[in-house]
Amino acid sequence: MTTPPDADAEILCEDLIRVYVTEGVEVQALQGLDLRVERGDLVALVGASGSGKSTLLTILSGLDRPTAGTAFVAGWDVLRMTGAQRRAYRRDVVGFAWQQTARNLLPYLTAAENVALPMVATRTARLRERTARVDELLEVMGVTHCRDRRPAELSGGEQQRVAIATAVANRPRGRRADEPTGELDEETSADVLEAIRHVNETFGTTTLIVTHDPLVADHVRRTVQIRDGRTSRETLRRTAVGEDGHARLHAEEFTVIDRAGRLQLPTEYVEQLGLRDRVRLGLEPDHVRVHAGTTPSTGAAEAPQEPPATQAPQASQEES
Ligand SMILES: Nc1ncnc2c1ncn2[C@@H]1O[C@H](COP(=O)(O)OP(=O)(O)OP(=O)(O)O)[C@@H](O)[C@H]1O
Repeated sequence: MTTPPDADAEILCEDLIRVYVTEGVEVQALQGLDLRVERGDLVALVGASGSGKSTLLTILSGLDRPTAGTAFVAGWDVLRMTGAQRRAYRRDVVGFAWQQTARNLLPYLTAAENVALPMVATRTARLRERTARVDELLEVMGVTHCRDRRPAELSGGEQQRVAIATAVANRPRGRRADEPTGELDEETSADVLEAIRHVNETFGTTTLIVTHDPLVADHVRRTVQIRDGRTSRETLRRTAVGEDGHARLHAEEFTVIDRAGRLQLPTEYVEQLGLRDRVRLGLEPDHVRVHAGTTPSTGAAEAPQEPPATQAPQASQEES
């Protein structure tokens, strides 16, 4: 372990770069990505196909190394771990649920045996302790009735719940789930997401979910959008009780600005205002104006272009 630059953050990535080279062709999967996640957070990573979500998850899971940048998770320097440290990191810090549920569960073991397996493999608990932990996890995940069934005898949602129980059996500090609802119908997806949230709240497990599923937004407090290998926008949600006594979900949207001052404008703003090539910026006391306009400025005599303008970086909306 090395001391991270910010010991409070559970996950801290700065300027993370991952370049793949296949047959002489370079693909920049991560292009200077910054991300900070607090301990116990539940965060969804969303973004178009190919934007770099899985690459980031694989790096944070200790399965791949970035080309450059820094990444600290739970105090571990992910770029500088030895083989033995990497194994300890994966056991203690990372829990993983694959998209193909069958991959997380061994088909010839019962649900209880699958959940016990990580503890048996790492010899982290005695038999009595193991049995108690298995019972606790199956109950927390609402699949006690599946205890003695094999994966083929479980529904997709039950398989995912048992897989989640297996992933957290060794009490890892974190969980990374790649498309946990990818193969499920809407109702079962909602159930699985609630189960993930329940584990996050019950055990304080810092959880990252990579997803295409728009439903996920209803179940997490924070959604981070990845665009072209960088974090671009975030939505934060909180529940607040209004004057009428009713609880409402408030969602606030932010554009991410990195340490170098770079920010990505939302595609819809760019398209609506026809922004391209270069834009004009105007510094106001409490905001920055962004104007369309490609003509170079000729000096003070030039009349400022009036809106359309984009005020960066914050917009607020209310969901009920
Ligand atoms: N092992 C690899 N070798 C070469 N290129 C890769 C490799 N893995 C990913 N890439 C490329 O890196 C980019 C980012 O891929 P990644 O899988 O991280 O995206 P993603 O956002 O998870 O996409 P999806 O939502 O489709 O899973 C893509 O252009 C992809 O083709």
